[in-house]
Amino acid sequence: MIVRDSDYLKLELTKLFAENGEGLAFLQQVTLDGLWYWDLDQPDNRWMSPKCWAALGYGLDEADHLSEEWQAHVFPEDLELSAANLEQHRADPLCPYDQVLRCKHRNGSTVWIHSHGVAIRDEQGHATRMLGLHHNITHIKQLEQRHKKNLHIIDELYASTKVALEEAEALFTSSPDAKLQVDQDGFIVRGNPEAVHLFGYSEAELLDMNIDLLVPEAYREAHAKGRSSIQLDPRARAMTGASRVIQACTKSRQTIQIEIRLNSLQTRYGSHVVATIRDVTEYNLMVTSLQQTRAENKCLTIDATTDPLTGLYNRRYFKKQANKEFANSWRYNNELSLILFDIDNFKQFNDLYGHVVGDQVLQQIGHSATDIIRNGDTLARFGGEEFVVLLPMTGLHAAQALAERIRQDISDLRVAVADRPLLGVTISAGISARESQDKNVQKVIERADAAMYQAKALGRNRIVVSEPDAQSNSGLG
Ligand SMILES: Nc1nc2c(ncn2[C@@H]2O[C@H](COP(=O)(O)OP(=O)(O)OP(=O)(O)O)[C@@H](O)[C@H]2O)c(=O)[nH]1
Repeated sequence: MIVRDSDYLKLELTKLFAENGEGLAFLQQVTLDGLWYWDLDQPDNRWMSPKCWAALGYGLDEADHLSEEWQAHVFPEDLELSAANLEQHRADPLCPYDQVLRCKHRNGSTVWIHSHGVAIRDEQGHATRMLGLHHNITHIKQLEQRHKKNLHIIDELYASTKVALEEAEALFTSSPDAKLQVDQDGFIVRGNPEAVHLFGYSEAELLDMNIDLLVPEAYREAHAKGRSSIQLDPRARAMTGASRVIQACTKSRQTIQIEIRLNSLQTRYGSHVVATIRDVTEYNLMVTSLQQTRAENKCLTIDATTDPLTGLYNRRYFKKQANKEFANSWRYNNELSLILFDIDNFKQFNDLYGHVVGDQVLQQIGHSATDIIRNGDTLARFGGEEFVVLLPMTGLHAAQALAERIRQDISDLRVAVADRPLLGVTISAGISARESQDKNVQKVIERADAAMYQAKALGRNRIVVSEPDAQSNSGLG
């Protein structure tokens, strides 16, 4: 019989086992985390090497070798699996006993033991003993758990990054504004459909085109310089020229007005800029035309309500205002008075000094009366040389005092005419108030008018009050 080279090793090992336990001691030494030997005929008896107990934090003198004692440290569900695995192995040598058991360490932590065993069988093939090894794989399991956790975190990060990327892409692509991404040399690397629409270049034409080409020639050099300064200071900002609106040119050489917002974007190819561009050409045209319309409307409103000579309200506006105030005084049962005054002998004045001087008198009377009336009163030029003052929440008595002041002030006015002594004029005024039977403001005006003509008849430069029952007059005469 040929003795192979390795056979001597086998013989040596057998000898070691045979001789007073030296082989066993050796085996215990080389097994990493424990060796166990189990009498299957007396299942309570299980010899376990000290390393088996050391893995769970116990010294040899603290632990027995009874199977149930060690098993008490194993998680019940793992113990159940282990028992089933063992039964299979006992019945069929081809099914290995190979089990991972979670055990409770003395300090409360979990210890993972990889238990691997082989049954020793008698001549009939019945398993009588089990010889097995323990391998403490706790650190592997811990790494595995950490790894799983990390994988989970990576999965979550990936998912949220994916969502963020998709959102950013959607924002870029479907933005209602034109968007162009430009590299550090000013070359367009990305453009959205709005940019294609705005500038008239196809996406392919835009890509690799220098952004300076979208700027009118006159500003191109300045734009290129501006780009470099943005690269040096990549803050988000609005891009401005002399004004907020700047000019750009399209493929068809049309100049458009745009507003631009710049955002810097760090990419793996370097620092890029994303320009968000809004075409404000039409908007600006609309704003300009709106401003013009507003200004025109303002002029029209002034024309419609104002007397051009004196700058006072005109008769039309006065009537509107008088109707409103009459309705208010009726509804809230407030007093409402009215003063109507007319320049005395103005025809004569005009004939003597001319219409130009007459016009000056009309203007000065307007200024003078404006200075006297209060906020809320309405002074208007009612006709040629006739003026009217509407006084809401004012009774006849207060209206009379106010009219007296106006009369006095106007009689003190002096108009300078070349080569002539200073000229003065007087007025006659009629005053009335709303009465309970009045259906509209016209009645109040009519009574004031009648009172004013009475003042004229009584000699002018005076005030006549239309009293509800009787009429009285005051002033000089
Ligand atoms: N300068 C000037 N005169 C005007 C204006 N509007 C009306 N008048 C003049 O005012 C005069 C009014 O004359 P009359 O109605 O006869 O009244 P009067 O001469 O003031 O006499 P009494 O009212 O009775 O005191 C006319 O000569 C008008 O031409 C105006 O805008 N400017």
